[in-house]
Amino acid sequence: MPVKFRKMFGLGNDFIVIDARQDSKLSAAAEPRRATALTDRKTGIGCDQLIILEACEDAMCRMRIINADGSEVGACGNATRCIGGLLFQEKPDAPEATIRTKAGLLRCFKCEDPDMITVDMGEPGLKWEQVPVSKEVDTLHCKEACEGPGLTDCACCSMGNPHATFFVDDCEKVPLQEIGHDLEHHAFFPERCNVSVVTVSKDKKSIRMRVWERGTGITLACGTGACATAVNAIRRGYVGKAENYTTEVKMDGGSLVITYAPPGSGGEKEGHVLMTGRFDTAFTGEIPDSLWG
Ligand SMILES: N[C@@H](CCC[C@H](N)C(=O)O)C(=O)O
Repeated sequence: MPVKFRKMFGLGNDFIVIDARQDSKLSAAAEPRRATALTDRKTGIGCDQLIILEACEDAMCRMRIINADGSEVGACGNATRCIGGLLFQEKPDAPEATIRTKAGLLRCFKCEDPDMITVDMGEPGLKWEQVPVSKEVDTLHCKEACEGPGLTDCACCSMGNPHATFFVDDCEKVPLQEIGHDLEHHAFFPERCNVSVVTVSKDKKSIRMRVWERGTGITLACGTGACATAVNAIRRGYVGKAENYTTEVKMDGGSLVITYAPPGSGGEKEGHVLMTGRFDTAFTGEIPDSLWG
């Protein structure tokens, strides 16, 4: 029987989704050689991340996330909205859709617009060992720890995966394609890192972000990257109470609205990161035998 897949998109960040909930043999898609054959845009089907859904006892499904280079990781914000949308299609009356990832249990909620989902992404990891970075630092100002041309003083946090955010005057001018690989593999990040270059708008209502994803490279959008960017902007006071601790993160593939009411701020869902945005299913298909192997 040919293996079926879905192609899904979260703001242009694209995923091959394989549903192994009824047939655990399909989890074999995660084997690095098979995963990279599938993700390869020249010789395979092509995607930023391969997503495998598995049966799970304490959530509606388990979601495994595999980068284009075959590395399995803990979190993917854009795929979480896609899978949340899929679970609501299956159970339209469910009050929430729950997804277990390596990083924890995520809760998804419907929005008025049926193409949008809000995800409670949980609490960010702000301690240096949670990111992780290789030395004991204040993750809000990692001065001199990791630098690139015109880039210094990144802020780091974990959204279930490691992120570094560089605040710059004009992120369009950063040669991300040339420097992304070296920043991802910098010795400061023992588990490598997702790297965003960002510019906060003058009215503080939005942030322009470009991203280099660990294990994939430049993508059109990164959900956890947008969350990390908002968290770091709010921690630095670039966005605050006057903005309801909410900002629109504008990426090449579209925008996400992120809210992070920091602990002690008294906001609803204090300490949690809420991400709201679109998801899309593009098409379904069958994996050719040559790629399954
Ligand atoms: N596209 C994602 C993040 C996918 C994982 C990331 N590349 C990593 O290695 O941590 C998102 O939308 O969050």
